[in-house]
Amino acid sequence: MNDCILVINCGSSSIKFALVPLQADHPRPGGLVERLGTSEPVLKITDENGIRQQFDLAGADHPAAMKAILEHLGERQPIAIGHRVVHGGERFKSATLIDDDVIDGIRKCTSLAPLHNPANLDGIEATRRLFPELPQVAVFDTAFHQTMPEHAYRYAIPTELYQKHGIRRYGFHGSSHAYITERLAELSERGTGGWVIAHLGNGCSATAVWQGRSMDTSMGMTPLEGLVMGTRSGDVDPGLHLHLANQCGWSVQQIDQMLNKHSGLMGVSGLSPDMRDLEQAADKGHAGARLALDVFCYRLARTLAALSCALPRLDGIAFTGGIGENSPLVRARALSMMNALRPCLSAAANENLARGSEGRIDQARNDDTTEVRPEIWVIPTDEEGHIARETSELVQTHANHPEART
Ligand SMILES: Nc1ncnc2c1ncn2[C@@H]1O[C@H](COP(=O)(O)OP(=O)(O)O)[C@@H](O)[C@H]1O
Ligand SMILES: CC(=O)OP(=O)(O)O
Ligand SMILES: [Mg+2]
Repeated sequence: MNDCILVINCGSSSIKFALVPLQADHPRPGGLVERLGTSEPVLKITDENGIRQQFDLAGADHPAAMKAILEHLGERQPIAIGHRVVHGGERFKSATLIDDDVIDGIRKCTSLAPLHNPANLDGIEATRRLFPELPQVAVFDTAFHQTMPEHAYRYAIPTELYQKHGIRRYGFHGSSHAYITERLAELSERGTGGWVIAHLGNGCSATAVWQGRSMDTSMGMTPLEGLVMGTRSGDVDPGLHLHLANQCGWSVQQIDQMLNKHSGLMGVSGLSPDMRDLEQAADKGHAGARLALDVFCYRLARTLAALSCALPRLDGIAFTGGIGENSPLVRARALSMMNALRPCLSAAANENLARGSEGRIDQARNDDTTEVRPEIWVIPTDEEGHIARETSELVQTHANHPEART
């Protein structure tokens, strides 16, 4: 039997999971539980032979769902569990072996990520109860961005707020940005140079990476800052909050719900948070869908160009996440607005790249000029693989040096 790591990405209403083998060429069973918290959660699973199945988990809570996941994974038992934890605040700068004190630390970061950290903790508590004997590791979304210089992570607000309350920019999607950075170093002759990476999923963020280190990123203290997302607004004028509260009588909760749940692609289109729906509707002339696409692509282009300021040299741009990997339209529209950086997209390579596959989509040679243009890559992300590797390395280090916990 091959050793594997169980990777858990526990959200408030879903649990994504994968049983990642330590040998890269072995199959990776996994799946998700959806609609947790309703009366009809379902478990969707792909086993190691690629066979898909679906199970009703009527009435299941997080622990019951975790138990069902493991029962359906078959014979292979994990040697350790790696958890995605969204916010590690200033305390957690790298993957950390979980104990009571670490759980307490993650709980203290809840005020900085009220939507994400409590769900991550539910997942940790459930697997600790079910597998008290297995080592468990927290892999933080924020860890990769701990290398940002202070001028990038500080807000221009009174210093006291940073010192007393930890109010600063942290950045997220670290496992994805770290994986893409490693992959670019393997794929491109330009190596670890200067890259801007766009992770475009339901949550969207872009990061500037220099020699393998995050130099700046579009998300901030919470995963609400920056790009337009499925249901999140991204950047708005901070004065908006005051206006809604004072002039329109909105409560803090209403403002929070509006910015996190009813904005972004959903809010502008009035139709859907899902890019596939919007592309189809825009094609048929739906005005809201067209505008949502315009706003999304323009803000993406503006952010990618701005992030290049964090780099001594721009070697290239990489797209990942469900939208970045699968939407030639979004890639082409955003790149067409970035004239100052002179990206040179190959329309054919962009259109013809098979959905979900890895490839370079710029015109590799620019015959008319000696100018070096940025490379453009599409790379499917592998957050689970990254979390499994971090988990396995830490567990190994801890076995050899029991005092090592990070
Ligand atoms: N073929 C496609 N064309 C355009 N958008 C797509 C396509 N496939 C998936 N997407 C979009 O990817 C987004 C989901 O990204 P994903 O990375 O799976 O999300 P999550 O952040 O939940 O992991 C959705 O907006 C979805 O519409
Ligand atoms: C941090 C974040 O936005 O995560 P997700 O994309 O999973 O919502
Ligand atoms: Mg995803």
